[in-house]
Amino acid sequence: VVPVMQPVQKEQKDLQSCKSIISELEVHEDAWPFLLPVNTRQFPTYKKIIKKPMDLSAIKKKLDDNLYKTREEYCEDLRLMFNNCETFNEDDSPVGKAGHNLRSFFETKWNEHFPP
Ligand SMILES: Cc1ncccc1N[C@@H](C)c1ccc2c(c1)OCCCO2
Repeated sequence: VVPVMQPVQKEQKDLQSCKSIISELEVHEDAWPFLLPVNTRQFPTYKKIIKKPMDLSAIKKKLDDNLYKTREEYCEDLRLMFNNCETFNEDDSPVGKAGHNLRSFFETKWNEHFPP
């Protein structure tokens, strides 16, 4: 009989996986554009174009502050970050390419931890 995990253990496992994944993203060579919030003095149009800014430090803090109710909410914030990148940056720009590479790395890790 396949043991059914209690909801508490399932959430703990999910939290461990989400922490593990973001730790791997943070040290990825293509993470550099995403480590901190985009500096809106450096990019004055950013706040107007991107309605919901998101970056790895913000996601890590939400994770540590237990602000994600589900792994899906966490995944949504990562996809928001990558979509913001595609909105603001050309695909063939250094930041655009880093975004595509890091997104691909994330989605692979996501499927490893949570097979569809
Ligand atoms: C993810 C993202 N999207 C849109 C704009 C910026 C960013 N990331 C920031 C951290 C960044 C990326 C490239 C940069 C940069 C800063 O410093 C100014 C010099 C050029 O290089």
